[in-house]
Amino acid sequence: MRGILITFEGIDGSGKSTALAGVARMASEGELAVEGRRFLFTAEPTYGDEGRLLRERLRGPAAEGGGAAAMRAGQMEELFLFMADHARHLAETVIPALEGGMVVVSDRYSDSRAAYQGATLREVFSDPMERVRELHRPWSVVPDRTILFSIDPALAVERCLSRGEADPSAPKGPEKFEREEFLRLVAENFKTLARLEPRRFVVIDASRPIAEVLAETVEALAEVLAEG
Ligand SMILES: Nc1ncnc2c1ncn2[C@@H]1O[C@H](COP(=O)(O)OP(=O)(O)O)[C@@H](O)[C@H]1O
Ligand SMILES: Cc1cn([C@H]2C[C@H](O)[C@@H](COP(=O)(O)OP(=O)(O)O)O2)c(=O)[nH]c1=O
Repeated sequence: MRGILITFEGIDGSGKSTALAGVARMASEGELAVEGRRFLFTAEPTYGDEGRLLRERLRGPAAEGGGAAAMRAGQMEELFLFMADHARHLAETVIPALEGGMVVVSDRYSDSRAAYQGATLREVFSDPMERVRELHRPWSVVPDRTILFSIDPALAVERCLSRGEADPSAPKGPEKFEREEFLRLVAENFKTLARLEPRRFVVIDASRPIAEVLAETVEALAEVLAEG
């Protein structure tokens, strides 16, 4: 039995992690049972070496200052760190699970690279999203379905800022990419990706209440599981 790969994508604060936690809870309670299938919930950046390095780097706002050339070099470094994290994620986690017939659900995956680094590298390449997609093509595993949590960036940033209030142990202040004008570029990139592959993407209106977003997520999952 071949495995099934489902990815959750969207800008920071769109509610992906909340929906994934809801789905994981339902799966653990047997409410998402599919004949003979086990679930694996995972995420990028991972909690491996590269992922930890990335999380450290992304904590806090974008650094100001430095010349344009140094900034471009830093953005390329970030792209390759995310790529390395993805390669390890595939080799150590995603591919073995798929080979074992599991349903793998990942909170972010290759489309995050296309959308985010497609935005950070807009002054390095003429078609940065395509360059990033091209880098994945020969070796990465394409998801069976990608659920895109679509939301207005202003509301997403508001949610990011209120995260800390709900969880006192959460880091204070916005992370590097949690700025409305940057997230607008990323949201546009996600929209373009969904338009390019309409059969792979399911777009969910993530501005609605958590229960509604979760119900629609489960519906999209049930559909792909029934096909698989
Ligand atoms: N549908 C929703 N309505 C209102 N608040 C939400 C919703 N989904 C998530 N949140 C809240 O918004 C914040 C960001 O959600 P999170 O799931 O961490 O987003 P992401 O993983 O996409 O960055 C959290 O504090 C979460 O509780
Ligand atoms: C996986 C990935 C994440 N990112 C960014 C998106 C987030 O701003 C940040 C950390 O991801 P994540 O921890 O998923 O953030 P959030 O829960 O707020 O959505 O890394 C990239 O820029 N490129 C990538 O390839």
